[in-house]
Amino acid sequence: MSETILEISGLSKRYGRIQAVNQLDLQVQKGSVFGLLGPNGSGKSTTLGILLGVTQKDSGDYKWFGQEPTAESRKRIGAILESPTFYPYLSARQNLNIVSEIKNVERSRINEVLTQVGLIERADYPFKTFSLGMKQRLAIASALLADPELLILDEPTNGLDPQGIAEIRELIIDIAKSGKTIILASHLLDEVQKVCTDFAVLKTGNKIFQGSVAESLSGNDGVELSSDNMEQLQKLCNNYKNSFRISTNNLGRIVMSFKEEEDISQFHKYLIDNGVVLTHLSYISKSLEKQFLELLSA
Ligand SMILES: Nc1ncnc2c1ncn2[C@@H]1O[C@H](COP(=O)(O)OP(=O)(O)OP(=O)(O)O)[C@@H](O)[C@H]1O
Repeated sequence: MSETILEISGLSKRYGRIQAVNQLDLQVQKGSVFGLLGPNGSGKSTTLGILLGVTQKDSGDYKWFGQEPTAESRKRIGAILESPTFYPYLSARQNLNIVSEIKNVERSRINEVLTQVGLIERADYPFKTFSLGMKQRLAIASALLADPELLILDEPTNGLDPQGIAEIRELIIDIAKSGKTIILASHLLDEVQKVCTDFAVLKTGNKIFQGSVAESLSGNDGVELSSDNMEQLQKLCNNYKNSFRISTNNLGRIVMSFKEEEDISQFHKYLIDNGVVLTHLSYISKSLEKQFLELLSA
């Protein structure tokens, strides 16, 4: 059974005339990579600030690990809300030494986290010589020092170049695989799609959607097919009455969409009746982007 690690109910925050967060309900399950997705100003940072006790809520409640938030429960959370400040002339290791003292963490963790974020080779270089991506990885290393159960990241790839973005996303996936829950705020749909298992969409402080990335992607726009007899499969696809667009992808598989909603079992039966057995069938889903845009314009 999944365990709820964060439960938010009716959380609200107003700044003067701006309702930054409005009656927010949200649940995050242990082991998920949860994306808080929304355009600028939708209330993501305010929500995270409240959850970490740095911003005062107006009303509503939230529970970490099934309990009212306490200093103890916050120790189980590692977070990067803004670009953290490190000493520019000190090395990565020296900077983490300082953090480990503040957090009362064994020094032996420093090598572990530097290895985990791929900075062990650069451990003794001054922070100021690091690229933005490396600085962000060091920030993540610092958040991981106390071995938290949960990691909170606000726009972790902001300002990075494509390679830096890819590295951080890989690192996030890696950290999730090691068993940690991750909550990630992002305005990038692509990021949520690539990294997250679950997500919620915020719009002007309101939650307008919450669901699993996989399920939200199963819009069934078409199919990807292969068979031991690709020539015959191609022919059958061309002749199928409901076929719309047919192409071959870079894996050599046939990608086909339908004119009208298709009962896949009927299509499958048609192939078998005509002597073609599929070795691969997968659905190509309606992109999350389309759904996200639909949700935002609703
Ligand atoms: N300290 C503050 N004082 C006044 N208004 C604020 C303050 N912090 C946030 N706001 C407003 O609250 C709303 C939500 O802001 P928030 O930063 O939470 O959104 P966001 O989704 O994180 O956006 P971004 O990605 O741009 O930070 C915005 O309209 C913002 O201008």
